[in-house]
Amino acid sequence: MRIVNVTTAVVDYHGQATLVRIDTDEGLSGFGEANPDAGAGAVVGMIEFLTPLLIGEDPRNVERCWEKLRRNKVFAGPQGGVFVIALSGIELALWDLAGKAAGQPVYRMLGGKFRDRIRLYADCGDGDDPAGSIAGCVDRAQRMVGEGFTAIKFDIDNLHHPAKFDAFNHTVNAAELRSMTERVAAVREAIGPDVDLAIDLHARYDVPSACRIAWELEPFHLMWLEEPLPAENVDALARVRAQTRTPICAGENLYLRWGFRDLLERGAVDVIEPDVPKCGGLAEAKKIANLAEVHYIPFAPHLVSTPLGTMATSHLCGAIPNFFVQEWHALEERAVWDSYVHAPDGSGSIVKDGHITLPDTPGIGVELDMDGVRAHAVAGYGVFE
Ligand SMILES: O=C(O)[C@H](O)[C@@H](O)[C@@H](O)[C@H](O)CO
Repeated sequence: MRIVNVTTAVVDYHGQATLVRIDTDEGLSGFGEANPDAGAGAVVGMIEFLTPLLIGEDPRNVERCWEKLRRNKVFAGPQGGVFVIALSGIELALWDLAGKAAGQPVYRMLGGKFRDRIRLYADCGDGDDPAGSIAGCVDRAQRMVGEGFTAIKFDIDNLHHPAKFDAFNHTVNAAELRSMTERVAAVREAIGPDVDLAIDLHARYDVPSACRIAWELEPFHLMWLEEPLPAENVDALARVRAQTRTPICAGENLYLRWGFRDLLERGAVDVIEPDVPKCGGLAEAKKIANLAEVHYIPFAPHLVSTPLGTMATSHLCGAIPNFFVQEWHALEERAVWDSYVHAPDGSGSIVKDGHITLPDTPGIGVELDMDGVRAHAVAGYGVFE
C-alpha cells in the first residue's frame, strides 16, 4: 500500500482546525487533524511542504513516516511549533489508515485497551469574558455536572478584568486575586466536594503571582492549577510546585518527548497535559505518557479539536495505564462540534454522560460528516481538493 495524495480541509472550530486526508493506491483513505491554535495558513502550508516526502511511502509504517519527515527537514523546525503541529495531523491520519488496513481500531494498534470508556472533563471557560458573571460560571458548572461530567475546568485569568493595570507585566494584583478566589469558591460551593475542579491560568503569570494564586486556592482542593507560568522555563515552574499543596499541571505548549523529559525530570508538575494533535501525534504522546509513568505522573490530555482529533486522543487514553481525564472543550459550540462527524453508534454525539466510549470500528472510528465539514469550511481553503 502506497500513499498517493495528501489533502486538507479547514473548519471553523476553536479558530481554524486543519483536517488531513491521506489517500492510497488501494483506495483506502485516512483522516487526521492538527491542533487549531497556530491557525490554518501555516499548518496547511507545512503539510504541503512535507507531502512530497510521504508520496510512495507505505502508510502502515507510521513511525517510519513520522521519523522520515523529521529527519529530512531537520533545519525546518521539527523540534516544535507549526512543524510538529502539522506532523501531528499527518500522524493521526496515518494511524487511521493503518487501523483501517488492519481492520482494527486504533487503540488496539497502540497495544490494546485498559478501559472501555474515557472520562472527560468539561472546559467551562471563561475568565476572558468581561461579562462572565460568577452566577454564569455556577450555572455552567451545575449544568455540566448534571449532564454526568465528574470533572470540570474554569479559566480565571481575566485579561479584561477591570482591576488589571497592565496586560504585559504578568503580575497579579490584590483585586484580581480576590476576584479569582471568589469565582473558584462559588464554583466549589455549587458543585460540592466530590467533583474534580481544575483551574487554568493560560501561561500568563510570574513566579510570585503563581505562588500567591496557588496558595489562595489551596482550600478548594483543585484537581490541578494549569500553566501558571509561560512554558519555556521548567525550573521556574518547579519552584512554584515546590511551594504549594495545589497540584500543578502543564504541557499543552510543549512538544515531543524532549519537551516533557525536562518537565518531568525537573519535578515541575503533578499532572501532564500534552495535546495529542499538537505534541507529535499518538505514538509520540504514548511515549510521553510512558515517560510520565516512570515518574508516577498522570496523563490528562489538553484538547481543543473536533470530534475526529478528540476520538483519536481517546484511543490513546484507552491504551495507557496512567490516563487520568481527557479535556472536552465544545460546550459553547456543541451543535457545530457534533456536526463534524457521524457518531459511531448512530447517535448525534460521541460524548455521553461525560464520557467517550471507544469504538471497535477500524481506524479512529469516526467518519467525517461532509455536510458538516462543508457547512463550516473556512473560506480560502480547499475541502480535500
Ligand atoms: O482548554 C484549555 O486549556 C484552554 O482554555 C485552551 O482553550 C487554550 O489553551 C487555547 O487552546 C488557546 O487558544
